[in-house]
Amino acid sequence: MNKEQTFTIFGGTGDLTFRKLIPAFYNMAAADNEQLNGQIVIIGRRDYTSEAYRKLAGEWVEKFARLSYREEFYKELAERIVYYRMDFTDEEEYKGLDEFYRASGAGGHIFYFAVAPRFFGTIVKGLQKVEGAGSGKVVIEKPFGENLEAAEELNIMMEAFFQPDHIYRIDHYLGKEMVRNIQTIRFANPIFSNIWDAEHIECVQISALEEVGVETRGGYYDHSGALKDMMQNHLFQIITIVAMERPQGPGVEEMHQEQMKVLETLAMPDDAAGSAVLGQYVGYRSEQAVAPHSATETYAALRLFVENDRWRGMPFYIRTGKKLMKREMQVAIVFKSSVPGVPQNILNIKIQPTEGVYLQFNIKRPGELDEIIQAKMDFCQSCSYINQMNTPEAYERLLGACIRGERSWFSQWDQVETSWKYVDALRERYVSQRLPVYAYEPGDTGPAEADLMLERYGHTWFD
Ligand SMILES: NC(=O)C1=CN([C@@H]2O[C@H](COP(=O)(O)OP(=O)(O)OC[C@H]3O[C@@H](n4cnc5c(N)ncnc54)[C@H](OP(=O)(O)O)[C@@H]3O)[C@@H](O)[C@H]2O)C=CC1
Ligand SMILES: O=C1O[C@H](COP(=O)(O)O)[C@@H](O)[C@H](O)[C@H]1O
Repeated sequence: MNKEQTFTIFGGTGDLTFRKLIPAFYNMAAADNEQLNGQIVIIGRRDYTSEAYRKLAGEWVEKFARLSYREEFYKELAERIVYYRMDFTDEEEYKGLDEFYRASGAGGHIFYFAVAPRFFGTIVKGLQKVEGAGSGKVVIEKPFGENLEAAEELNIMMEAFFQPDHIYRIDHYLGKEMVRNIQTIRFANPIFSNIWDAEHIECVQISALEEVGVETRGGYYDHSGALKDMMQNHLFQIITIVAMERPQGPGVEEMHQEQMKVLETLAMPDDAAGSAVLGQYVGYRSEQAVAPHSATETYAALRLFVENDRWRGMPFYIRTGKKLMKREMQVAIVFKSSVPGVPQNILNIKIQPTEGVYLQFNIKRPGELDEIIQAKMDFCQSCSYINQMNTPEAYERLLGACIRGERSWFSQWDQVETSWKYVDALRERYVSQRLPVYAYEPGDTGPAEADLMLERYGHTWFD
């Protein structure tokens, strides 16, 4: 075991750790990826022994890992996992953590904050009692802070303790294969790049739909809601990648500059009623750790405009929600009809669960009738076993990048700050205009008002 690397997860008994992080560690071990080879310290307040935790973690690997479970690979990973019980809100307990690290010869720290954002600052404060912590790296989950003010405070605090280039603000959507593919599909194909603007496109629709509800995560989610949990980070990253100008160079810094320009030109609607719909699924208030009168939204749909020469006047529709009819994430580019009445061409970039590209266009019906029908070309990238084997999951990719010290596909502070400004202001308008959080039935497409928001402008959600 590499004594120069100690990976510590705060929130080691949470949903993120068991559904994504531990399976990613396993995939890295099974793919013979040597980068993560030190001790893994799991911090939780539940009463587990390391042995009991390893057994549990093995079950999560069997259930959620991309690569199939093999005892010999898991054993190699499990031997490096140690469970450390503590309440991370109690500052006194960090002395014990410090002693534990000293006794186990821990070094080369990477801390992972897999906890609700209200705890980020508390943990940074506690870590000041741990020798060598400040020279380590830290991976911090989204949302970075709970609002603009909290995010600014947190950023100052973090940059005072950790070296700024050791802070990795993770947004796992930036590690998804098809999110990375958006640029290639757009810029490497003149058939798309030449008509990628408001003159040729009717609307862009970005959907991140989930079938699951909040499950065991009510304690985190009820303080968050869809706007903070998904929009401010994942969906704003995607909208900026779709809308940005071609970066001036191949580096991610150049791409980041272009993304920032989009964020800065996102227009704030005067009338929140015509531009935002928030919803809550029926039954949410009875979920574990959710307030009985909670007004937290589990669904959000927005109609946004990018105020620049390329996009002026063309709506971007984005939506996300829990307990919907299916799990599906996609970016649909709906082109304008060439002639009124002729169906639109649609390019659909499928991000998950299937990864691929779908293109809908018009052809003549075979035979003597001069009638137009639609041809649907559907390329499934993830249907190939080789592609599946060669495509790392988002967390595998980003954890590897952090260990190698590559910060490029992580969120930058100015992006986080600008997104918060927008989301905070939008929520304020929604609340001050006394707009309701509409109820929707589990398994439905979301509140009917979200459909009406598009219908008013002659559009429908692309499914
Ligand atoms: N779940 C997901 O799919 C994703 C989550 N994220 C982000 O990850 C973060 C965590 O989310 P998630 O895992 O879903 O949340 P959970 O509520 O499932 O997990 C929170 C974790 O924090 C622990 N915890 C809370 N208070 C304390 C305490 N005082 N001392 C010790 N441990 C404590 C909980 O321990 P206990 O088990 O004892 O309650 C639990 O392990 C959030 O910022 C979220 O945005 C990001 C991407 C995906
Ligand atoms: O960040 C989050 O993402 C998950 C969805 O992730 P995916 O990779 O399965 O699309 C979401 O369930 C969670 O609420 C949110 O915190």
